[in-house]
Amino acid sequence: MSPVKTSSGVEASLTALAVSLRGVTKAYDNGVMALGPLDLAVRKGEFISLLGPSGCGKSTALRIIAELSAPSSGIVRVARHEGAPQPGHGIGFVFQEPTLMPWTSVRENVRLPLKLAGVTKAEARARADEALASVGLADFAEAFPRELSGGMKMRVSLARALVTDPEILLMDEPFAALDEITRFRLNNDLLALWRRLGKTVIFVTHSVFESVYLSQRVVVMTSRPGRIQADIRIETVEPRAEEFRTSAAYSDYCRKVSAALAPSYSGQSTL
Ligand SMILES: Nc1ncnc2c1ncn2[C@@H]1O[C@H](COP(=O)(O)OP(=O)(O)OP(=O)(O)O)[C@@H](O)[C@H]1O
Repeated sequence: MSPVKTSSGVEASLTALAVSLRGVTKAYDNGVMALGPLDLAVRKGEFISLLGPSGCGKSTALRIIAELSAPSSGIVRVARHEGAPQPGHGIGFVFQEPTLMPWTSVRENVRLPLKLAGVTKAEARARADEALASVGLADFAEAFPRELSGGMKMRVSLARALVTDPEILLMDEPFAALDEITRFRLNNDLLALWRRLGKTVIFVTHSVFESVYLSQRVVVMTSRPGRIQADIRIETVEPRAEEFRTSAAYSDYCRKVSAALAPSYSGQSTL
């Protein structure tokens, strides 16, 4: 296949890419120019964070990748399972709110995407339990959402996104509402899951610290309409663990990302 120029200038074969956006823009019906032109290439299995000021179009970009919203112009390519029949198939989405059905059990919440896809009850139940085990909630399948802490609800939401075995996981500020200790724990568990499952993750956050801790690349966006301000590769010893948070390399990367973000906040974007 023909090579694609990634935002960092590296030539990559299309077969190695999970997501490719080229010249993507989005103008909403009310005239708001939310995005772009945005060029972004994400390799299969990569973990990237999108970071940028409020309203710069991060959620819009995720929604376009998930085919929940159409771009106004540009080319969007998303690698999916072979023969994937429906839009959205092959993509798991985790939102800031866990959005669980309060009237039914954790297992039924996680089973929902499989139920909608017509998977038999027995198979769906087994897969829901497997997804719950992968996020450390094997013992809570029968519980109701009201019985869970905020962090546990987010784990259920993550299990529900993983239960269809998507190739790509889109996460829109999933841990923003959680306390710091819970957030750190979920960061570590998410990294462990990513290493084990090999998914492509695109993670939206407002936190410089979180983006550097989690990602292989931090993509900093300009203020609206969002374009790429900087694309910073985070290189460290893998697998990362808590020690990384207190290392000099971590502080250096956080400084670098903060500096890239500064023009967007002061309205002096250079793009
Ligand atoms: N459905 C919509 N109709 C009109 N305008 C919209 C719609 N959705 C988003 N916008 C506007 O588009 C811009 C980008 O919104 P978006 O939610 O993508 O930004 P964001 O970077 O994710 O913001 P935040 O960090 O605050 O969540 C904002 O100005 C927002 O008000």
